[in-house]
Amino acid sequence: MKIDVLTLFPEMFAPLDHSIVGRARTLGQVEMAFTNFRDFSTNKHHKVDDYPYGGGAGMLLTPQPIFDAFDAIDKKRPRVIVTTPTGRRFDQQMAEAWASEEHLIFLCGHYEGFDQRIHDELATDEVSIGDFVMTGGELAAMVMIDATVRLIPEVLGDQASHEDDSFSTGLLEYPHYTRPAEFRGLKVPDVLLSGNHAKIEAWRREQSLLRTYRRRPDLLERIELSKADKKFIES
Ligand SMILES: O[C@H]1NC=Nc2ccccc21
Repeated sequence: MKIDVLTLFPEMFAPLDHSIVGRARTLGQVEMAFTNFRDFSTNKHHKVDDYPYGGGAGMLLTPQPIFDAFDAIDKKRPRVIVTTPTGRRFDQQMAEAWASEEHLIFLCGHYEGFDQRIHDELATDEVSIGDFVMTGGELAAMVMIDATVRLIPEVLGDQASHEDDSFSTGLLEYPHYTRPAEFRGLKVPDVLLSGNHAKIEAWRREQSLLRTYRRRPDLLERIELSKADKKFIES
């Protein structure tokens, strides 16, 4: 997969040089390139923003630098994602869809956002990471890139590590424990030490249901619950 990022702050993406995304880039499982669209401004002061028509606070990113930077990218039928508070909410299903794409281009907004012609002509997707407003789209793009790249089949390797992900089952993930079996008097639930895989699986499903019921009941409305699930929740 190739990921292009158009941004005024390429240096903000340093975190993606590390850990799992960094290793995927080193191994060539994903290729990333960063374009500072200020470099494409034809304005003598390299301006990239201007006052909004119709008045109002703040500045808008002008179309010329972004369109020219976009034109300069060697495109392979890309999905073009504009990060914006006015977008659809990013979720695991989007990450899963994007993970099988050949080419992603992220357009990161700043100031008060983009001139609408950038949205209308260049974007295939307008996506937000939540109902809050940040100073710009770079952190949002990094969040989306991280969640997407980890789903590229060869990146994490152990396929099972996706199957129990929160949200991939539609529920929040169950609690996890590792050695020691007791730490400062805090014990690992006996069922996890029992070696009885059927009981362990049942316990994990119940814990996922319980955690989801308590923290994100909205998610329960979206999935098909078995009779056993419903019985447990109502108990
Ligand atoms: O992804 C969005 N979520 C919240 N705030 C934002 C601010 C600028 C760009 C993008 C976003």
